[in-house]
Amino acid sequence: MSVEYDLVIIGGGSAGLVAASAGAQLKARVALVEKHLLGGDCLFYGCVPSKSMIHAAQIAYDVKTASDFGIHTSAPQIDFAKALSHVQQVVGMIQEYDSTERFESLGVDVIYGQGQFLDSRTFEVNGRRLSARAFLISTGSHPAMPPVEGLQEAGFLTNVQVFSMKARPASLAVIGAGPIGCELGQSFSRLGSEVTLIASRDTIMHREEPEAASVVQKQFEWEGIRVLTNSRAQKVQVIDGKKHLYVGDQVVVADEILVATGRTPNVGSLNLEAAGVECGKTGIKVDEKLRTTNKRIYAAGDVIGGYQFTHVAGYEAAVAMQNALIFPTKKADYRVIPWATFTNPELARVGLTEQQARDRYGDDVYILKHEFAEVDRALAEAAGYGFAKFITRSNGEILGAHIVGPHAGELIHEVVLAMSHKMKIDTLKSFIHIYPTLSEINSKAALQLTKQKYAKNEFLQTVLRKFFNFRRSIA
Ligand SMILES: Cc1cc2nc3c(=O)[nH]c(=O)nc-3n(C[C@H](O)[C@H](O)[C@H](O)COP(=O)(O)OP(=O)(O)OC[C@H]3O[C@@H](n4cnc5c(N)ncnc54)[C@H](O)[C@@H]3O)c2cc1C
Ligand SMILES: NC(=O)c1ccc[n+]([C@@H]2O[C@H](COP(=O)([O-])OP(=O)(O)OC[C@H]3O[C@@H](n4cnc5c(N)ncnc54)[C@H](O)[C@@H]3O)[C@@H](O)[C@H]2O)c1
Repeated sequence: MSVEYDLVIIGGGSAGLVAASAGAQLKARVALVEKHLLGGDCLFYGCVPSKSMIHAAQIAYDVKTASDFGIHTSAPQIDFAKALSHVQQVVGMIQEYDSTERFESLGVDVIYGQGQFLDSRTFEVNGRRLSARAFLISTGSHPAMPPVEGLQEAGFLTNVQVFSMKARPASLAVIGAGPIGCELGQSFSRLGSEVTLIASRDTIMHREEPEAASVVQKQFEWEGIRVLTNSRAQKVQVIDGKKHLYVGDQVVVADEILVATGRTPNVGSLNLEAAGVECGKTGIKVDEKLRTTNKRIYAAGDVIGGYQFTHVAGYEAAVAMQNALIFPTKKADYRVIPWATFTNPELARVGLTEQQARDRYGDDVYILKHEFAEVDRALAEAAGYGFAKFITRSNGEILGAHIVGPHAGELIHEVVLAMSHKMKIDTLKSFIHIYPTLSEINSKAALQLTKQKYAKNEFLQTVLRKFFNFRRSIA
């Protein structure tokens, strides 16, 4: 039986676009089904608008703190609509690169519509039946809704609405202190909203190294963000036009509520049962080659749960696309997955936390830490807070790295490179870093292993002492 396509991709976001462009360039016949616009959450409601808003908010903060450097201005007048028009401008610029025309020019059949599987080999969209040797599901995720009584009736915002708001809310309650709540909470605060951040655990960003997350939390509190830890929103009531959010025994009164409590996979309309594709609560079930329970159907990106980042979606799409089009031999390798949360200070991570490393390697764990307060460039830029913390074994194997401070999301890549190529921590101090740069923190932290091991090695210290005594005695 012949089929129309080599690969039909459902969902044209971070994962789907990588697979479509690479597949078409390999000369496979590829169709891409998208229900909205090419680009996905990352472009319209995620990474791109949030980072653009963070930039506008950083400028507001810099103006507000300019007098610390002897530059006196009046308090910034914030035109919220204009700040968000910068956000939409950036989205527009990047959208051009993700245009239908570009993908069609690569040879991809772009089909707009929301379809469903009819059986294990056929997907129907707009009444058209698409048959293929393989399918890739890359439909992403949407905001998960917490069980908060009265929330639907009171009304709320998610990452889908915030970037097209026309007016700044005077006050904002943010439910959830993960990366979305933290990045957007700080941005709204810097753009003039009074923000309360509701964190379910004892620190914000609970997946991060606790001492790194606490540096960000201190900065939030110093900037005037109210952080409620170990707290869960339970109920909302609208009283006199204001939203009253009941959080334990406290009541947070706000004009708007932003919900940022995790993600749910977009699978509802796909009729996965007809195709024999199993889906759990966090996403579609896949094996290490990213095949679903139907071996002809692959899945990648947020829809499979796991690491929900654009760079991971792109990586998974490349793995799935190769397996679907060539031979199904490639396994997804999650050994070295970096990420960063773009708060100010930024927090970047790769590999294990200290606790995870100790649970796995017991006493064979070294903690190498260097503060930005001891990095000259950070001091020059008034950013001498935070640290780099590397976790290694005594043989120098790098188990994890956590950087909290200026440009952490850029600085972490030296460690990522070393870990990816199984290089030891010594590699980071084996080459000359430019002075004065923030990157010096990497070589300085790496040097700690040598220093710590030397401090423990009394035999070597005695030998060296005797050696120099001898040299002086015969000089
Ligand atoms: C506020 C926010 C900030 C973020 N910031 C970052 C960041 O800084 N860095 C980072 O790495 N990640 C970030 N992320 C995460 C990142 O956006 C996602 O991990 C990434 O978009 C996942 O890509 P994807 O291809 O799986 O899904 P998406 O990019 O969302 O693409 C899914 C596509 O499928 C389409 N679709 C859905 N259902 C159907 C259907 N039934 N039929 C056809 N098409 C369908 C959708 O319209 C969409 O175009 C952020 C997320 C949010 C919400
Ligand atoms: N810079 C980045 O790379 C970036 C930025 C934003 C989002 N993202 C991606 O998007 C994903 C989703 O982000 P997120 O922040 O929505 O989710 P998250 O799962 O990381 O954090 C949500 C938090 O909300 C808490 N929560 C749940 N119900 C609650 C309640 N009733 N009251 C208070 N807290 C409650 C959860 O315990 C959790 O700590 C992330 O996992 C990440 O992969 C990445």
